[in-house]
Amino acid sequence: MTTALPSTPTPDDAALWHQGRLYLTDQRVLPERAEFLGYDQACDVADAIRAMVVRGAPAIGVAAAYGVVLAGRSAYIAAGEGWKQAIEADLGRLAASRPTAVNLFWAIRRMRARIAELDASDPTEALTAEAIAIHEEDRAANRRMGELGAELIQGPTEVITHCNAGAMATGGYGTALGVVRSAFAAGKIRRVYADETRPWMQGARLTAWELMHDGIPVTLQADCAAASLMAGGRVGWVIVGSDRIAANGDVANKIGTYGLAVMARHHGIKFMVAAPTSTVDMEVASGADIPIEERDPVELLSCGGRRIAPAGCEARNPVFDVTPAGLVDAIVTERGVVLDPTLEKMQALMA
Ligand SMILES: CSC[C@H]1O[C@H](OP(=O)(O)O)[C@H](O)[C@@H]1O
Repeated sequence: MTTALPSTPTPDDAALWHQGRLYLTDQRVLPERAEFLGYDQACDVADAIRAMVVRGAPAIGVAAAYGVVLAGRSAYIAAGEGWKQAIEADLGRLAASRPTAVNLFWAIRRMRARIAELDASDPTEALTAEAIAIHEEDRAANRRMGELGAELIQGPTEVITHCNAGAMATGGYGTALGVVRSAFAAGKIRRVYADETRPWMQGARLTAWELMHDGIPVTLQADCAAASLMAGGRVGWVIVGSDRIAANGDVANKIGTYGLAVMARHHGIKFMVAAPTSTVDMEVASGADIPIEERDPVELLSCGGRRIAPAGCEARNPVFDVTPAGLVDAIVTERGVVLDPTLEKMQALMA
């Protein structure tokens, strides 16, 4: 919760709760414009998640948690002591907003557990406290992951990251970029190479913005430039986030992550996934069972508002892929680090 709404969002401001209203940084217009959009209705928060106003697995979970607060308040206004029935439609809208990031469902499940404890009186205050707790716990988890991930890096080295697993993708500080921030502060990272991350350009528009804001040396590169950089011998780690980690340690993340992992293994470069345990889904046995979001092909057929393919050209636009656990050297969570992840090791982590 914030005492005053900043005039301009900083990287830590993906989602802010201020005076009973949810504010989201509109990540669609960064870095040209840094501006908040305000939300009073859960259905509009669901639309904001689907439209990627807010994106990034933990940030989606935080936004959904605040969306449940708005849903509870609206349900009580509409139905009084019948609010528990009335809230269901909005909970469904939030759950249907995007399919891959398990943090969305984790957050809704945790808010539902809080709802179950409440009586028929106005739930707004209790649900607000729970959503703020989710937000603050995510920030603290990212700080802890930053420390644990930085300890794995000998340094000084250079790293590649993909998409945006930064403060803008979380409750603050970031997961992969949280490790980058902590390792840079410890003098272990000289430079970050950020994949632009076609088609939505999270790397170019968000990761570069975050790292330049923090004074961390960053070089933007085309996604297809990562391989030759790895061959050059200066990169020590690939560090990415995740949207869902299966019970066996398979990792769903932004499209292109799997290829990075294959190339990293070929070049003897370590591959680190930083993600809070709210991203681990022990109910999914392997990556084969993780739903992969396919977004509108138009996102691929245009760039910067211009069409870049012939009219009528067919396209496919899966926005996540799965990296097998065997290609992951370390999964860094706030509870601890899993090296060479296996089902047994993930079970021990989540016990
Ligand atoms: C810290 S998890 C961020 C994760 O989410 C991104 O996907 P999207 O921008 O489509 O929400 C990407 O997979 C990042 O690694």
